[in-house]
Amino acid sequence: MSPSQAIELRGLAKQFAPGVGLQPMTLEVAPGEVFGFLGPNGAGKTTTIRTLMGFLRPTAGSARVLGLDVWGQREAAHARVGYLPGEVRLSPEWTGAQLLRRSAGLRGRRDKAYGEQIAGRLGLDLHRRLGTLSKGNRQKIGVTLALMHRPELLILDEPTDGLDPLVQETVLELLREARAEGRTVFLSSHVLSEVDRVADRVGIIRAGELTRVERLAELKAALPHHLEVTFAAAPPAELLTLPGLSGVRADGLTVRGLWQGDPNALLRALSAERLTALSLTPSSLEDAFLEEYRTAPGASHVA
Ligand SMILES: Nc1ncnc2c1ncn2[C@@H]1O[C@H](COP(=O)(O)OP(=O)(O)OP(=O)(O)O)[C@@H](O)[C@H]1O
Repeated sequence: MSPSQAIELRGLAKQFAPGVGLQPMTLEVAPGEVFGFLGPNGAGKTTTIRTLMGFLRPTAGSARVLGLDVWGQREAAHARVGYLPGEVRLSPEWTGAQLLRRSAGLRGRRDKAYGEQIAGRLGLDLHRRLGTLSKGNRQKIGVTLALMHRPELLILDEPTDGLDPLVQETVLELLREARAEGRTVFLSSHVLSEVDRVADRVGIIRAGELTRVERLAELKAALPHHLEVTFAAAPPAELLTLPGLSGVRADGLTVRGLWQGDPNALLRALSAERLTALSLTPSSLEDAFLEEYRTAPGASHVA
């Protein structure tokens, strides 16, 4: 029987010490979905992922991947998941080619040719000894190993960490391809702009607590706009109290603020005025998330 959810967390908690670890977390990720898991340093992304992989035993609740209990059916789950750990550890004497060959042999289903193709796209030299590789090149090996057997579910802890922008884009492209093939991706990141390029939904974790889960499209639709309007004469005082407008600052004839809501209401309010300039620009997702982090309980962790 195929599971209805690729990932299912039910009150999953992991407590290391009082106040340290994960608060009970409930979340479902549907098959074929790309889910971005965002949070500042120390928020609990790696702990969630390690618990999801059955490396850490939950202190409460349960986690299932592809219908399998991650603690009780760990081996069966691992056979079907492509995993990239936060820190890729490799045998220094081996070459990338040897590692790919061994992984392909071990897993049986692993597709060595696809692994070589991924390595080629990432610009990875498979003939070098792993011990001589830079952090970025070790990361490329990790990404290749996670993807090469075309798993139904990818669980990736900061897949673009340490990679240059061009290679980052290639990794995101590989993830988009995985989604196009109907596979599920759960990836953690600090950087919303990269998650924005690949994810359908995002979850935000702050100080061990999953505080928000939302579709990116909805998040974007709700973003405020930066308003900048310059009047021909003194700005009208009513503008300061206009519903939907916040953070209003006047600088001579120019007024700036944040607009949230129907732009027609704003235009109606301005229609009686003589303007010399007007701009209404969406604030970026990155701005919105930085704001979210700043107001977070674990805000002091933000670099
Ligand atoms: N084995 C452990 N024992 C005790 N505390 C731990 C352990 N592992 C993690 N923690 C604590 O749990 C919290 C979450 O850490 P975690 O590594 O999951 O965060 P993260 O979001 O992945 O951070 P980063 O972005 O820096 O990788 C931190 O306060 C960390 O110190």
